[in-house]
Amino acid sequence: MNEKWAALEVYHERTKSSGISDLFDRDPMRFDAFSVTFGDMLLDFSKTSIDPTSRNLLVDLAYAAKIEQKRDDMFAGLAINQSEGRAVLHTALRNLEGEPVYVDGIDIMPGILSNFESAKMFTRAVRNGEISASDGAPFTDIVNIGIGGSDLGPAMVTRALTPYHDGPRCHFVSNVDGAQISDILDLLDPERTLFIIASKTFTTIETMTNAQTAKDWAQAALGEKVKHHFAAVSTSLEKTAAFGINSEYVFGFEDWVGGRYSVWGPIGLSVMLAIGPEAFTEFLLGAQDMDTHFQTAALHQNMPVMLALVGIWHNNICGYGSRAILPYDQRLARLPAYLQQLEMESNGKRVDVDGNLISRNTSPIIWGEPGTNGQHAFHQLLHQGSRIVPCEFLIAARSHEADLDKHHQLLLANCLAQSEALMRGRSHEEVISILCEKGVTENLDSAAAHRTFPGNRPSVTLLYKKLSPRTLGRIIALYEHRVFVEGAVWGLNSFDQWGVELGKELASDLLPLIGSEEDLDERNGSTGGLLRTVAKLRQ
Ligand SMILES: O=P(O)(O)OC[C@H]1O[C@H](O)[C@H](O)[C@@H](O)[C@@H]1O
Repeated sequence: MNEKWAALEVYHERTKSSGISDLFDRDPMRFDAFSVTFGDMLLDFSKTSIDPTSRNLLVDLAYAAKIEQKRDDMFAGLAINQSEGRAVLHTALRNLEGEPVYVDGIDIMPGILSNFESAKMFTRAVRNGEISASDGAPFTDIVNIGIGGSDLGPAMVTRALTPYHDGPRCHFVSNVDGAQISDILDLLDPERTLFIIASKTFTTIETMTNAQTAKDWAQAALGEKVKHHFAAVSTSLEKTAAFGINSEYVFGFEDWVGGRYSVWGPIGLSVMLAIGPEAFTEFLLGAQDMDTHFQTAALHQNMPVMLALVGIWHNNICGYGSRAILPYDQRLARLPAYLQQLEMESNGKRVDVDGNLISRNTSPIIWGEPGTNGQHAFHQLLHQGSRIVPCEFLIAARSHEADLDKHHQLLLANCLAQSEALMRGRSHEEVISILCEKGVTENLDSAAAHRTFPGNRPSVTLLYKKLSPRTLGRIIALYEHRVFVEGAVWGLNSFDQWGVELGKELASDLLPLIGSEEDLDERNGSTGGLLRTVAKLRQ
C-alpha cells in the first residue's frame, strides 16, 4: 500500500502546478473519459485535477487495498465489523429476490422478507384505515421518534419523496430538546396520531425521553386506548414490550444492520407509510441496482469506487480537509446532514481495524446546504476563500413541477455555472480589462484584487433524470458504498461508532448535578464553573 500512496504523492507533486482547465485543453474528450454513467445517472469528475495517470494510480491503490475482496466479504455476511463482532448486511434488506445470505450458517433472507411483508401489511392497513385510531377513524399523522440513524434516514427520504406522498402526514422528533416535541405535538390531535418509536437498541436516552413524553401526552387524552397509537421498530423486543407496545405493532430487525444504514428495513416504516409499499419497493430496487453495479462493474467504471477515489485524491493527496455537499434539489435539504452521519460516523476514526494508529487523514468534514440558497451565503468562501473545498453538486434534469419548468431551468443554469466558475475563475488581467472597459481608473489593482477568482477549484456533479424513489435508492446506496470504499482504503472499520460513547457516559454523570451547586469539586474548572452558573441562572 505504502508505495501506491507514495506514487500518488510524487505524481501530484510533479503535476500540481497545471490547472484543471488545461486538462480540457489537452483532451477534448475529457468529459467522456472522466465521467461514469449508470442508468440515467451520470457522475462527472472531469472538473478535478485527476488525469489518466493519477486515475490509474488511484485504481491501483484500490486494488492494493483489496477492495473487491472486502466488498465481497461484506455482501457475503462475514463479520467485517470486527470491534462489535458483527456482519454488515444492510444490502440484504434490498435483496428482494431473496438469494440466500448466510450469517453463522443460517440464511437470513426468509426472516428479512417476512418482516418486509409484515411492514407492508401494517402500512396498507394504516393507509386504508383497517388499522385505525382508538375511535375507529383513520390516522392522519405519524410521528417517528428516533435519533441518529433512526431519524436522519427516514426524515431525509420522506422529505426527498414528497411528490410521492399519498399517506398520512409524517413528522420527526429526534432532539431531546423539549422544544422539538412540544412544537410538533402542538400541531397534532392525539385521536388521529400514530407514534412510531424507532430505536435499534431501545435504550437511547433522547428517544426514550421523547417516547415517554409522547405517551404521557397521548394518555392524557386517550387513557387506556393509548396502546392503539404506538408502534415500535427495534432489535429489542423485550424492551418494546416493557414500554407497553402491542407486539402486533412491533417490527424487529437484527444487529447486522447499522443504525446509519437502516432506512431500508423497518426503520423506514414512516417512509413506507408516507409513500406506500409500492413506491418503497422501488426505493429498495434502486439501492439493489447500485449494489449490483458496485459488485460487477470494473473499478474504473464503478461509480461508488470512482467517487471514493476522487474523495481520497482530494482528502489525502491534495490535502483538502472538507467536502461540501450541494444538492440543487430543495427536497434533498437533509442530505448533507444524512451524509454527515453516514460519512463522519463511519469513517471519522483514527485507528485501523487492528487498533493501530492510521498515519493519514480519514473522513473529511462534511457540510453543505441546498443550492441556490448556499450561493447567497457561503459560496463566497468557496470561490475566493483561502481554503479549497471540493464541492459535490447533485441535480435532476427534470423536476416534478412541470408547470414550473422555468424555475428548474434557472436551477440547472445556476448549478452548472457554479462548477464552471469554481474551475475557471477570473484572472487579475481579465478583471483589469473589464474594469477598464467600465472606465474605472482609480486604484485599479486593488479593485481588481477583490474581483479576482483564483479558479482551479475542483467539483464533481451527480446528474440524474428525476428524483424518483428508484433514483433516490441509487443515490443513497452510491454514498454508502463510497463510504465503504474510502474506509477500506484507510483500513478502518466503517461500521462501529465508539466515539459517541464517552459523551453519553459523562451526560449521565452530569444529569444529577444540573441545578446543583454541591459536589462540583471533582469536575474540571470549566464544567464546574458552568454548572454553578447554570444553577444560578435556573433559580
Ligand atoms: O437507533 P438507536 O439505538 O436509538 O441509536 C440511535 C443512534 O445513536 C447512537 O449513539 C449512534 O451514534 C447512532 O449510530 C445511532 O443511529
